[in-house]
Formats: sequence, structure tokens, C-alpha cells
Amino acid sequence: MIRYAKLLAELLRLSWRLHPLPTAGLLALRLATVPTTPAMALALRAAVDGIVHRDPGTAAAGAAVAVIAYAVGMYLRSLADTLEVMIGDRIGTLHIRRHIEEHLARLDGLEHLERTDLLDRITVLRGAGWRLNHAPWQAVAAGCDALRLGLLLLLLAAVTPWLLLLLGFAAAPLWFDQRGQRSIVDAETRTAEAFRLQRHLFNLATAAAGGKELRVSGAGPEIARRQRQAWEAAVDGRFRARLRAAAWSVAGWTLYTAGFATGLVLLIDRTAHGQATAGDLVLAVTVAVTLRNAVQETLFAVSHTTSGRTVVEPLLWLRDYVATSRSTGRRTPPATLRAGITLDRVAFTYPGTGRPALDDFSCHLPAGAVVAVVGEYGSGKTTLVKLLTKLYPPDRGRIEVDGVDLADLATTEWRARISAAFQDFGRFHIPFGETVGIGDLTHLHDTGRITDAVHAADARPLVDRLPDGLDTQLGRQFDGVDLSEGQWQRTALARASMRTDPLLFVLDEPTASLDAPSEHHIFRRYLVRARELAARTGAITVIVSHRFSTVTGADHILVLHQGRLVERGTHDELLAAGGRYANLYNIQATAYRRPASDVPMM
Ligand SMILES: Nc1ncnc2c1ncn2[C@@H]1O[C@H](COP(=O)(O)OP(=O)(O)OP(=O)(O)O)[C@@H](O)[C@H]1O
Repeated sequence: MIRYAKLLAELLRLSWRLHPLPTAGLLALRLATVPTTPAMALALRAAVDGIVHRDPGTAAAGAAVAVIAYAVGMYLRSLADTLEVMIGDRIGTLHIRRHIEEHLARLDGLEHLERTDLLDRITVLRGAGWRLNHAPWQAVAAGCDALRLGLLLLLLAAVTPWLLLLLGFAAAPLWFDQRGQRSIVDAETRTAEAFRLQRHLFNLATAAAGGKELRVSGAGPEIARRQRQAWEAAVDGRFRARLRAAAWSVAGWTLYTAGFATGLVLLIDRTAHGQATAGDLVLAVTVAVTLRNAVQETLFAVSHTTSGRTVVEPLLWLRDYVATSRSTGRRTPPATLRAGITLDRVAFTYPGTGRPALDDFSCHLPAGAVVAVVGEYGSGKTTLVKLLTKLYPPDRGRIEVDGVDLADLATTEWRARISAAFQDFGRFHIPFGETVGIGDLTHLHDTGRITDAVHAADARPLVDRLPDGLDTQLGRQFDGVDLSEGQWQRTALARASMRTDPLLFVLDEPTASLDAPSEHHIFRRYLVRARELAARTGAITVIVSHRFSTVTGADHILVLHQGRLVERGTHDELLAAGGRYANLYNIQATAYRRPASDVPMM
């Protein structure tokens, strides 16, 4: 509860920092509405007693004050509501989203984004970020409404303390309402996965990327059926929870209504027996009638505040998670590599899977070496790269960089010394120059550095064909140019060429989308670059490739099979050994020489 209150206070401070005047105005307006209803009830009592005692001056003044209090109350409340919407709009979901993104960005690895409990919370936050904006103001409104309710109860107690029993009846809907809200929160969290699935399927069915495949395979209706099924599962659970919450709410209000009726009978009886004036009766009835509204408003505000918990809770959870999951490494990587990187009995299993992607993996990658990693699909090549780039920590074993445990190196500093092109490269829909420049943010707009990187990736002809050269906007969605798969890959290669002093240079299937001559050309270039980097910083270049012909020039070749290192050596040594590498190499070499119909499928 304290953490919840602290977060609401923090959100209020954010509002204050960004928009001090409207924030102060809204707080003042909410507070100013508190005494208006009690003032109206008191003025009405004075007016009625004035009439009964034939005092027209008091009666008229009382009536006038009652009307003014009523009008001012209405006016201030509607002004406050408008201002709240304005502040909500101005702060917008943007700040809240940025807040969430900043937290996520602090998570170093990738494994977090594959945890379903984390994804469930992100789903809730992404869909209801705007509710976070309103949560603190709902709490303020609830506080003000409760204050007003307290004043009204004081007035009732002044007529007869028995009427205070109404408070007990008023509390019933609050309790019932909270029960209902809890079941809604549970249902939203329980159905978050189905909700995420339906959105994924919807995106799949409507995005251009998978459109060709879906149309050719005719899988569209099946995707639509599954999307509908997931949607119904998600909506059904939430709908039933809302129905339950509504039933709880009706039960609470029935109790309150019974209490209100009893209080009214008591009041009429007291007036009939001369224990209260006509003014008291009017005051008590006015308060009791407005009390119903006051209780309803207070309950509404409180229940909105509690429903705000559905988004506040995940945010608090996310913060705790980020705080406890951040990497603890603090050491700075060496300026140059001297010994190299050593993996000692490293094992890793992806979260949620039973089979290790890498197992008992030991080897030494010497400083300055070009290391090729080969093996069939799914043999663990990319996983090895992910561990070296600290996207995942090993489950067992150690990775050492010049004798220092990789876990002890500050992740951002280690990453700042890595250049990498991955097979599932990003397609950034921003100007071409920037999409290359983000490979080294410190040189994002350094045209010279970008041009060199473009040259390294042999992407000059591509830039020459772009209408505005480096300034060309990419992505048709943004009125830009769309690139082919191979062109995007070249862009990723250029991005990976931005850093000039990496200690680790990773090329994970960097040419899978390129034609054979381009691939050959690129590999020759990158071997030269690898040697330059090795001379400058002792950098190790790791090349992952399916095509064995591209890696024959590597100093070391690691052959992986089902997550294990089964062979290692130079190309000649491995060929001479006549093992797995030699076998696969010969199959590929034969495939290039023979007509396609003669080639066995691998
Ligand atoms: N994010 C993930 N979650 C769960 N399992 C994964 C994930 N990524 C890879 N795997 C599994 O780990 C194993 C090794 O995958 P990895 O991508 O390292 O192989 P690879 O040799 O690089 O394959 P490819 O040549 O197809 O890129 C495979 O069985 C794969 O299914």
C-alpha cells in the first residue's frame, strides 16, 4: 500500500514538474468542491427555519446561499474534470510509455523478454498506460470526496447520532466493489497471454511481411479462426469477471438502500415528536439524499483508484524486477585483447525449453583470431554468439575475457566494444544514414564514419541508387523507400562496421540474403577488416555460416552438433581428419559442382 501511495505521489510530481500551473489549479479546484454540499445543506436548513419562524430575511439569504453553493459546486466540479482530462492529454501515454521503456531498456539480456510473467505485465501496461495518468488524480478525487462525506456525516450526527449508522451501510458497497475489482484484476492477468496471442495473430494476418506466405499457403482463414478463438478466450474470461463484479456491486447497493430507508423513517418519527426542527429534517433529508451521491462518488473514485492498481501493480512489479535483475558486472573491458576469450564447460538452456542449446562447451578463442562457427540448423551457433555478446548468461560454466569473468564486466561497456551483424537484423524505418549510424551512437551523424561503414559493407552502389542518398527515408509506411532483403542485410553489415575499435566482431550469417558473388566479395572484405581490427585491438572475429566455402580462410573452425563442440581446427586439419566437417564440406562442394537433380538433400 505504501509503495502504491509512493508511486501515485511520484506520478503527481511528474504532473507538477511538467505542468505546474494546471496541476496546482486542479488540486485547488478539487479541494474547493469539498465544502459546497455541506454549505448548501446548512443554508437550506436556515432557509426553512427562517420560513417556519416567519423571518423572511434569513429565509431569503439561506435560499440564495443554497443556490449559490449548489451552482458553484457543479461549476467547480466540471471545471476540475475538464482540467484533469487536459493534464492527462498533455502528459499523455507518451511519458508513461517512455517510463516503461526506460525500465525495460535497463534489462541487459534477452531472456527477460521471453518470460511470460514479464510479458503479461507489459501487455497490461501497454494497453492501459493512460490509466496510470489518471490514477493519482483519481486518488486525489477519492480523498476530496471522502472529506466531503466526512463533513456530511458530521451534519447528520448533529441531527441524531443514530443516522451515523448509515456509514456502516455505505461501507458495504465499498467492500463488495473491491471484491469485484479483485476478480477483474485476476481475470486480466490470467487472460493476458490469450490477449497477446490474438494480437500477434492479428498483426500476422494484417502485416505486409507475412502477407505473401499467407496468401500462397491459404492459411489466412486458419489464422483468423485462431485469432477469434484467442480473442474469445480472452474476452470471455474478462466478461465473466466483470459480470461477477457487477453482481457484487448490486448486492452492496441493496444493503445501502435498506439502511437509507430505515434512517428516513427514524427521522420522520423524531420530527413528528418535536425532537428536531423542520429545518433539521430538511437538512438531514438533503444530506441523506446527497449522501447517497457522495458515497457513490467516493466509491466511484475509490474503485477507480483501486482499478488503477491493475496498471500500477504491474509497473511496481516491473520496477522491482528490473532492480533485482540488472547485471552486477562493474569492471571495464580491456583496451586491447591480449589472451582472448575462454569458454569453460559452458551450458545454456533457453527459458521454458527442456533441451540445452549449448552443453559442456569449452574452447579458447585467441586474441586476434578469425573463428568460424559451423554446424547444421539449430546446432547452437547463434546461441554461442548470444552468450558472447552477453544477451544471455550461461547457466553453467564460465566465459572469460582476458582472464576476467564476462559476468563481472559492465554489460554496456562490453557491448560498446562489440560490432555485430545478426541474421535476424533490424529493419529501422529511419533515414538510411541513421540506420547505419546507430551502429555507434556516438557517431550517429558522422557522415565520414557512416560513409566508411557503407564502403566496408560494399553498400556504396545501394546508396547511389537511393533518391536522397544517406538522407533517404526508409520504409514505405513512412513515405520512404523499401529495401530488398539483401539490401537490408547490407545495411545491417554497414551498421556493424561503424565501431572502429571492437574487441569482438560478430558476423552471424551476415550474407544469408545475398547472392553468391556478393557473398564471396563481402567475406574477402571482412577478412581484411578482421585482420585490421586484430592488429588494432586484438579483436576476435566470429563468423557464423552455413556455407563452408566461406570460412575456409578462418584461423579456427568450430564444428557444432546438437549444442556440443564436436570438432575444431583449421580447414585443412578438419578435412584431413575426415570427420563431420569434411563430410559436410564435401557434400556442399559436390552440390555446387553437380546438377541440382543429382544433389542429395541435407
Ligand atoms: N529464443 C529461443 N527460445 C527457445 N529456444 C531457442 C531460442 N532460440 C533458439 N532456440 C533453440 O536453441 C537451439 C539452438 O538454436 P540456435 O539459434 O543457436 O542454432 P543455430 O545453429 O544458430 O541455428 P541456425 O543455423 O538455424 O541459425 C535450437 O534447438 C533452437 O530451437
